[in-house]
Amino acid sequence: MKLIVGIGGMTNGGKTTLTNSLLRALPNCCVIHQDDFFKAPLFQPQDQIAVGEDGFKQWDVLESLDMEAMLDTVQAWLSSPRKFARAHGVSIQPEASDTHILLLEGFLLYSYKPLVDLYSHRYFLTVPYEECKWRRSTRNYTVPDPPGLFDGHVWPMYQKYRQEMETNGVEVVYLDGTKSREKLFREVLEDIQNSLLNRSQESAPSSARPARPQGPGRGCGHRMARPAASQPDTV
Ligand SMILES: Nc1ncnc2c1ncn2[C@@H]1O[C@H](COP(=O)(O)OP(=O)(O)O)[C@@H](O)[C@H]1O
Ligand SMILES: O=C(O)c1ccc[n+]([C@@H]2O[C@H](COP(=O)([O-])O)[C@@H](O)[C@H]2O)c1
Ligand SMILES: [Mg+2]
Repeated sequence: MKLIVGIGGMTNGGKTTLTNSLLRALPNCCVIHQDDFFKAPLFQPQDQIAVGEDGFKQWDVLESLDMEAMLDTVQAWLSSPRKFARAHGVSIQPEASDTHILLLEGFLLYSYKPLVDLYSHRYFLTVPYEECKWRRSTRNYTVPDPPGLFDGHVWPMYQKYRQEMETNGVEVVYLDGTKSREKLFREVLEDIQNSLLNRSQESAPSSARPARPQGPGRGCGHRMARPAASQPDTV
């Protein structure tokens, strides 16, 4: 069984933090970070990143990322998750050797069409504007933010891509990034574990399947819904 889990959402929503915790907890789990596909890798000229009408280098647009290369990496995992795991130093757990999980983590995961339908789960972390701006001001990126980047480029691009995602009807599970790290981790871990359990029961012979419990789903899977206007994160 192969599961591709997207940990997406806004910059500084807590994606990398949550992903790192999940990576340690889930069996046979590999990760691909979208940030590794910026077209201006560390120590190379940055001239592939255009300067926009807003006067800023356009880091927060899809074109600044080599999404074809990211897709190729996902395809490599899909064609042989064992080989991929081995190449990335992930050892296969014998008791779960048929389960393979790939975490995709990044701020524009659901805006690149060839990837959108590959996810088994699409999570989307958000925090309010002020919290996002404050967290961002404490970060040290490989290329430091010039003054005014957050309000002039980062936030408007976040709003634009999120709006597009909603207009295109991409279904995501929103996560409140102001919850504690531990709470978010438990919530998502339980959700993924439940779907692993459901899938393994579905693939088992019917005589071996335990009866399904009645009532609404547990974890956060039941909140899978079309993005709604009830998710304000502006001030
Ligand atoms: N649940 C949380 N509560 C408070 N702060 C958090 C939480 N998750 C992450 N952070 C902090 O917020 C900042 C951004 O987290 P990070 O995981 O790097 O976000 P992202 O990858 O979405 O940009 C870091 O300083 C991190 O320690
Ligand atoms: O990683 C880099 O090389 C890099 C260089 C310049 C900018 N970034 C910023 O990285 C942000 C996405 O990463 P994150 O972890 O904040 O979601 C995005 O908002 C970019 O502005 C990242
Ligand atoms: Mg990150």
